[in-house]
Amino acid sequence: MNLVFTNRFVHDLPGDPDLTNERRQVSGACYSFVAPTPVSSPQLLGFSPEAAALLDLTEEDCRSEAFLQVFSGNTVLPGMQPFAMRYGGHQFGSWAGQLGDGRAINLGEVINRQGQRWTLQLKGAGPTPYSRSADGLAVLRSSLREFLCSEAMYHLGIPTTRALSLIATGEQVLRDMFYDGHPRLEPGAIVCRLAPSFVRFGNFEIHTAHGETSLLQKLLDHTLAAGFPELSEKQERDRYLRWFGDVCRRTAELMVHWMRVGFVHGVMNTDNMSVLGLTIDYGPYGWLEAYDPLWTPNTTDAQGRRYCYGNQPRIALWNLVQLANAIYPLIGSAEALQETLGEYQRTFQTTWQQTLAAKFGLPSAKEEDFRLMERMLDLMRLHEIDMTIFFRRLAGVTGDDDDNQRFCSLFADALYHSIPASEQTALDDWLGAYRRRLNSYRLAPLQRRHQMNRTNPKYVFRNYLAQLAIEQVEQGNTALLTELLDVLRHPYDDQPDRSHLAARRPEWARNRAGCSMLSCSS
Ligand SMILES: Nc1ncnc2c1ncn2[C@@H]1O[C@H](COP(=O)(O)OP(=O)(O)OP(=O)(O)O)[C@@H](O)[C@H]1O
Ligand SMILES: [Mg+2]
Repeated sequence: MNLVFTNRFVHDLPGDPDLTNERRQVSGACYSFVAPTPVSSPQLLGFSPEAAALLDLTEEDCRSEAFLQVFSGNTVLPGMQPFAMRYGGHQFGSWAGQLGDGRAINLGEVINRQGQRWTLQLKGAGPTPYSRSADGLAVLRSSLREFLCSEAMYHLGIPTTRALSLIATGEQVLRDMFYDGHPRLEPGAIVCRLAPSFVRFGNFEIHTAHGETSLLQKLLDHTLAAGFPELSEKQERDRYLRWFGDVCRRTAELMVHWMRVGFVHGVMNTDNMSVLGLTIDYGPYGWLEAYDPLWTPNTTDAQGRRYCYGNQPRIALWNLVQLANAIYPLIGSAEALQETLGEYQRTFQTTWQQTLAAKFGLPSAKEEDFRLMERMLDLMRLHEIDMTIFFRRLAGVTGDDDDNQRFCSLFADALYHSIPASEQTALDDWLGAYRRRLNSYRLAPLQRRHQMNRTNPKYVFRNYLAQLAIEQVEQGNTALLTELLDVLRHPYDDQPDRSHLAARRPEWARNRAGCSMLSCSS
């Protein structure tokens, strides 16, 4: 394995002079050096060939003993400078103080043959100075969910941190999954993640909270130089503000993507928001099945529903306000920040309207079309209609359809409940109105179907599929894990022999842990 390390984060920014691996409050530094904790008997459960290619690694490399030892944290390669980042964050709306990488360890930044740079990070590789009261480890179930979902998101075309490998450590980890006083031992695992940068909103917040303005500026200068060269080179006076505008736009685009595919992150704390607009931290996330704006997969959030599906765009804005507060000392003008925040709303609104129209296969964004679309979303919520299946099936409906199929037979696969006859009329009426709209637009059906199927995936990482794969892997069988990794590579393709993996959630999964509600315990 020939990896070339550049490690700009470490070179550009001050580290913690204390080199001991003891839990502490760190000040005056952006990170602390810390090595991964060796594990007893690592076993490779999966790897992503596409992520490996970003590091110029072949499949053979990924199956090698050296790979296993490096990405389980047992071997530190020459050139690696492992460290944990210092960051803070607002959790569930309140400032939580120092958090930091409590179980993620950055191995270093690699430059590939194309000159692209990727930071390698192990999640679950042992305690760090930021571990607080926890153990620095991760369990197999949460690591498998992170591994598969990261790559699924990438193939859906959604900005995300990537996952290179999933390795069982051979160690047991104690977790009280339901927080009910019944901890049990579970198999441990480590995911190696890749991203151009893992900097979060919370990396900036911690410096401002501690009055470390010169560090704040160093971190922002590094972020600009590393990820936004066009802003950094000219040293323009408004470059920090322009960068913030860019973060606003990227975040808005990310929210549109999540809303488009029905992804619910579950813990949108500011320490889980990437300044590159990447999806980061696959914890108690979930995929919307029956359409419901209030749905949240996170048991910890079941009461307040702060992070439910429909709230995500609003929470992203709230989080951006926290980032604006954090960089205020470098900007000095609340009006300028406020004005720039408008970029978020503008981008979200325009992009979401276009995306919604594309989901319904309607070419324009006329007022009456939006009323029609909103009406369907309302009906979907009322009648528990599977969002993913609905939109795929809708692509087959045409304006001049003379088969006049009724809604409930056409969309039977998407229904979680049978709908009483008295309530079917509203759905049939909607379908009639929709067909008339299509008719009036005279769209070529094949082209429209093709475009809709590029916007509406057939395969998403349904919660119950994740649970089935976890149960299998815990029994030593990686077949479903491998199959899911493969099918999720082409989420927009029909793949008819894989259709069972696009089916709606079976009844047994309705209230089963891991299938509908997820605990934060990971
Ligand atoms: N088992 C653990 N040991 C040590 N620290 C932990 C552990 N679990 C979570 N933390 C820390 O608690 C804070 C909030 O956790 P959260 O669940 O958002 O993140 P995470 O899933 O550990 O990691 P990431 O955001 O890097 O994906 C973070 O600082 C995180 O590092
Ligand atoms: Mg986190």
